Amino acid sequence: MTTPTPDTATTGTGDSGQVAVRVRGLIKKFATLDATITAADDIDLDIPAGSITAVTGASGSGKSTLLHLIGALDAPDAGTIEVFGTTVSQLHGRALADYRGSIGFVFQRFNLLPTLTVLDNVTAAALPRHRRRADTKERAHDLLAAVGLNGREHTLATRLSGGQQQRVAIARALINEPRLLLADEPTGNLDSTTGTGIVELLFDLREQRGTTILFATHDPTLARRADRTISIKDGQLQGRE
Ligand SMILES: Nc1ncnc2c1ncn2[C@@H]1O[C@H](COP(=O)(O)OP(=O)(O)OP(=O)(O)O)[C@@H](O)[C@H]1O
Repeated sequence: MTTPTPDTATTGTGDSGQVAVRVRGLIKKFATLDATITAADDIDLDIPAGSITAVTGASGSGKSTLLHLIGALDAPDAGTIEVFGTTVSQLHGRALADYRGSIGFVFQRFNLLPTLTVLDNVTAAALPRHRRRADTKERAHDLLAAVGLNGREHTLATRLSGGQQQRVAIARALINEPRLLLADEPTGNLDSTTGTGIVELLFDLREQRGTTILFATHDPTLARRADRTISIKDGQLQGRE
């Protein structure tokens, strides 16, 4: 069997050719009552630091699985994932919790705390070591301004529109200053104009902060805006478009 060539394309916007995420031989299977599904099927992948990558594929192809494995929300059956040089699959206990906290995660359903204000939703996500910092509130204000929510800090999060709630979720994901932001269909619950605005916001954030961003999307128009697109079919990487 030949070893598949990892997807190693670099972009004009990567910070210095550094690899942010290196995936090798990644396998994840789910056993159901009547079958075993291979949701990640021997995936090899390199994501350049500072790039924005769209992950596309039909429903059930394995996009969420890949993001969850990279974010250590789930564990692989085989293979390795390195994120900025840390081998994620070897982390346990405190180190694993710290790693999860160091990654920004944005979900399709914004998952905001409904009884908290916009500002409190963002500060509540700060890791203890960040929360102790006197500037946590100030950083939350700055992030909310960066996502276009200046003046809405004291509104209850659920009073906002879907697009605004997703902006809060993005600010929340950035409070611990992650170098990697994983976004699982961040525009899935939004109309196409609002969804385009969210992707433009991701570009602005990358410009300002150099954050490496990986987002899953069903929408080919949004995917084309990314620096690069990877496509998954039945858990297998189809190559870069
Ligand atoms: N916890 C689980 N238990 C059983 N099967 C699962 C589980 N999570 C995912 N799967 C299966 O793994 C496959 C890949 O699912 P995944 O959610 O990664 O796909 P996706 O491309 O993100 O789909 P969608 O676009 O619909 O969100 C699917 O067949 C799914 O049913």
